[in-house]
Amino acid sequence: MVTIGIAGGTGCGKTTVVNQIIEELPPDEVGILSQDSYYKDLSGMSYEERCQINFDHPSTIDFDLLEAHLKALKSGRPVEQPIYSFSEHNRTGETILTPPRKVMIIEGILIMTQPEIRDLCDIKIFVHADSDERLIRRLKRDITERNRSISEVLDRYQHTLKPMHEQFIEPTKEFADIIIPNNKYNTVAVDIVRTIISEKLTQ
Ligand SMILES: Nc1ncnc2c1ncn2[C@@H]1O[C@H](COP(=O)(O)OP(=O)(O)O)[C@@H](O)[C@H]1O
Ligand SMILES: O=c1ccn([C@@H]2O[C@H](COP(=O)(O)O)[C@@H](O)[C@H]2O)c(=O)[nH]1
Repeated sequence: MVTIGIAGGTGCGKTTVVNQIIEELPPDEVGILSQDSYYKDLSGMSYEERCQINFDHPSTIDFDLLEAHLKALKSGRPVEQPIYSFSEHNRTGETILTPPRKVMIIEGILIMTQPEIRDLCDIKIFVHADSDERLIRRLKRDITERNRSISEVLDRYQHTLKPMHEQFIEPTKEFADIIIPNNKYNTVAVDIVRTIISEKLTQ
């Protein structure tokens, strides 16, 4: 199994890059663990209380479960990956069966902050896009796909997202083997990553 960690700030294009990487791989050879699936269960709180949570702080993620799942997959065992609802700011209570695959991708804003997760990744990638570009993308996406208002997104950006990005996410660039510049679609970088994966699979 080849494990690939993909980090980078919100809206940098992680999900897009993941989709581009897996496009040409046979579906039964690739699996994805999304950090978002591992936000802690907040069922004990009201929706209003959940809205106040700083979701860009590492303490909101159940990294122990993510690590356990990654280790299980590496040793050939399937896992039940939780399903998360961004609209509800909570786990849905449902899971998706995630079997081990030749290529496992772990993606999320904060995954490289954890030495245990970094150590489990064979290739570490950081996707970079400038903060203004990320904010524009985040605004568009959260309004159309995540049921947010403009003021909600801007408020979160100013008060938690930007400071957390600077404190926790940006510094993890130094752990990356590859940094993909993604202000524009970067097909060359994606092709290089695909080549590296193919080489690793034949080793
Ligand atoms: N290189 C790019 N240029 C323009 N828009 C992009 C680019 N990469 C991603 N996007 C768009 O930006 C938004 C956020 O991208 P996404 O891949 O979801 O980011 P992330 O997973 O890092 O939060 C999506 O609407 C996506 O289509
Ligand atoms: O309930 C939640 C949980 C997280 N968020 C925001 O999501 C992003 C991370 O997802 P990306 O796909 O990488 O953008 C993070 O910045 C959180 O602020 C949320 O809005 N609600």
